[in-house]
Amino acid sequence: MPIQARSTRVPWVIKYRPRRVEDVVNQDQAKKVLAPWFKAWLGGRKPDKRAALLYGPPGVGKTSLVEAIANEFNLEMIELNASDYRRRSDIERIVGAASRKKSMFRRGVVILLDEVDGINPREDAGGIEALLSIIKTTENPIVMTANDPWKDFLRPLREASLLVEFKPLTLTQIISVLQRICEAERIECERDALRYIAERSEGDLRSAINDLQAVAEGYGRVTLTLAREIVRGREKSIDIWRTLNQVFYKPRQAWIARKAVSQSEKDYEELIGWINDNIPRKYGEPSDLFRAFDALARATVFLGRAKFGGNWELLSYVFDLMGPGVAYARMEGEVLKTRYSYPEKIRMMAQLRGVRETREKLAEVLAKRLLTSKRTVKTEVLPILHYMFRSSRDPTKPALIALEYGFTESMIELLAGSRKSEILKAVATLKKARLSEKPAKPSAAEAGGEKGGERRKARRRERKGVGLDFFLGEQ
Ligand SMILES: Nc1ncnc2c1ncn2[C@@H]1O[C@H](COP(=O)(O)OP(=O)(O)OP(=O)(O)O)[C@@H](O)[C@H]1O
Repeated sequence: MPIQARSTRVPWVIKYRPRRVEDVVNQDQAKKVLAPWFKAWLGGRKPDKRAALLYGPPGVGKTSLVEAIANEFNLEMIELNASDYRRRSDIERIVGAASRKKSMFRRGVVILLDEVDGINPREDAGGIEALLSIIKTTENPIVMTANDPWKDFLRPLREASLLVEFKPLTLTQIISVLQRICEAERIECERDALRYIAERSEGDLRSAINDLQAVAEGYGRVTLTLAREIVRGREKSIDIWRTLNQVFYKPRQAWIARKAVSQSEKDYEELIGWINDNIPRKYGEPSDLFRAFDALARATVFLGRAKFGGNWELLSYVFDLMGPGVAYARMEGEVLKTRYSYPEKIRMMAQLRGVRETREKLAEVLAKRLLTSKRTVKTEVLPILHYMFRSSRDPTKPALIALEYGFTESMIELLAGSRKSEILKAVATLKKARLSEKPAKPSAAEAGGEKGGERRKARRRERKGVGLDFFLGEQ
């Protein structure tokens, strides 16, 4: 029978939130970078970068440090979560107003925007631009937090901000925080149970404290058996940032690196891309590089075999090689301080997404009109059109095709490249000419004669759209 909790109902993560900067465990480097930035604001000198982007895995003290600073420096904190400032209009209205606000009773104002990586660049179009323009003119420091600051759409924000990295907490640090809470709550806690909870948290102090409270409140004491029962099974997918940290910063136990890759939020192929592109950014010693790439190459081979041979048991080797294999490849050198980079392949794919979509639509339009498959259009028709649009001396000819088939501007751009504007101009001229054209009455010959039949056919063809054969004949 669970014993009733003796603690208050306040979540311990709130109850034991750091009040002062020194209470924030571990993040010395972040404190070192942030302190002069805040001091510059308080001294009336606005720093070059008026925003700071605090990034790192969840539950490591990003928000807590800002709160502690605000507390110590007597600043009014305006905290907004991504869900409050999703849309451009919200950002302009809410964040814009906060950026000009003067505090009545405190020394100043600090704006905290949580989870900027939660903004959806598609759904919340214009949000980032709005934020950037506020950052340029803000009268108050803007601090943003993100778990994954390397998302492509965040690049302008990264460039406009002071970047502050937060690290996962170590096992010992987490255990000692849990121990202190147990003492403050006067709860009997087994050391092994605390270690178990800390290990499962993977550096996330928030989740460790929550787990501790769940066990303690349910049973009034924290034993290893109870902790196992309650905490186990709460597996969560690991964000890419944490995965990379747990691989490149060589965890003490190999299983951590293995779990970091096997439970990564990214699929295995994408993860290989991430690790591949970041090995040379994190490892400097040639022999470390060699071992790491060797392990990753072997992981790729096993993944290929697993996928194409359907032998999924081989995934086990993939995880071993990708995780501990790369982690323990670093035997000679230190981890480099270079920042992680987005994999080149994924960046290219993202950039090309628009092009791929336009190509699909173009193939669809033509397939319908030419009564053929999209595949045939892609392999046989588009290369010809591509050539025509780029090399035809007279822009009217491709313009005629574009007009007849109703190509959009992006389709014309895809086909014409740098000649886009020339062809668009020709399309506009053709449209105008057509509008001003008076429909002529058909003559008797046109209506019934042999020649008339030809003309009629030509007209019909014109109405339906210019056939490619027609165009080819003109070339
Ligand atoms: N470095 C730390 N020192 C002391 N307490 C911490 C630290 N990190 C986390 N905590 C505890 O965990 C809770 C959550 O931390 P916080 O909100 O600062 O995490 P975060 O890094 O901002 O996470 P997220 O990215 O999910 O917003 C805090 O209330 C505090 O109790």
